[in-house]
Amino acid sequence: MPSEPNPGADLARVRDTAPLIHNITNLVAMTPMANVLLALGASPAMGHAREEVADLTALAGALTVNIGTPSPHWAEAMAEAAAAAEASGTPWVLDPVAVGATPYRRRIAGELLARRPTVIRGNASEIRSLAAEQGSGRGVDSTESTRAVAEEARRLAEQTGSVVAVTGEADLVTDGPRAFWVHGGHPLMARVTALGCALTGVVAAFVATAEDDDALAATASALACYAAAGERAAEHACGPGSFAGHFLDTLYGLTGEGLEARLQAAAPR
Ligand SMILES: Nc1ncnc2c1ncn2[C@@H]1O[C@H](COP(=O)(O)OP(=O)(O)O)[C@@H](O)[C@H]1O
Ligand SMILES: Cc1ncsc1CCOP(=O)(O)O
Ligand SMILES: [Mg+2]
Repeated sequence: MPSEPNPGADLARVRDTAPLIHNITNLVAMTPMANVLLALGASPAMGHAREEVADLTALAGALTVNIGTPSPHWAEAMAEAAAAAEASGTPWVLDPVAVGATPYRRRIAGELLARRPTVIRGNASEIRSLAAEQGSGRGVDSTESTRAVAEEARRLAEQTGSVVAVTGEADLVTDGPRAFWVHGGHPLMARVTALGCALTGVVAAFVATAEDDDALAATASALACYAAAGERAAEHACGPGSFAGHFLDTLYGLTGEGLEARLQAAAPR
């Protein structure tokens, strides 16, 4: 059932519930992502053995699948976990890292899309690649702006039935008909590796505890909290190294005050 995002209340619910988030993530993101989820108040569990992923997903409030450092065994585990999430109705979030870079990543992402992710969270180049089914971007970083791919994001959401979150200098979250812009953040967020991957975990924590199962509103709230934390952390940082520490501290101490001002509804279509 649709509702308006209420980031303060949604953040409080994440902290009260401390949802277990099962992450099949890349080798770079393991520790930063777990640290961000702990600072937020959620409970991360990383696990990618095919033999146990369905069991871990069954324990979790939500699953994340990130294709950042793929290999055949991990791809099998990702497919297995996504199938388990789809079968049980557990929300799951796809992070299509560098999907435009290689045919291998495109194939893995295509198979995962068939398992109907609840949310797809990526940068503008990744969302363009998924929407166009062809390469865009350079490695894991975006070469596009969120505004440039806004229509493609809405189309991808309509095609897949997933909520699509595009991040960058501005963030957009859409289910096709509805969309919200999210303002804030800081360029230093793109100078620390895996903060996008970690955001995917934060989105999963909000979706796991969403009011009325509204994944669009929950994702918008997650992005608003992240943007606020990034912007405030940058006020105390003198570069990427100190920013990373301040970001965790700011997320940990974040209050709900004023977060809704970061959200702006886009015209419906
Ligand atoms: N130039 C920027 N200004 C403000 N926020 C940014 C900027 N670049 C990235 N962010 C923020 O950093 C987080 C990660 O986004 P992004 O860098 O797009 O992901 P990825 O690391 O997957 O490419 C998001 O919260 C996004 O809003
Ligand atoms: C550098 C790198 N290489 C493969 S995955 C990865 C981390 C990407 O993290 P993010 O998408 O959050 O920038
Ligand atoms: Mg990324």
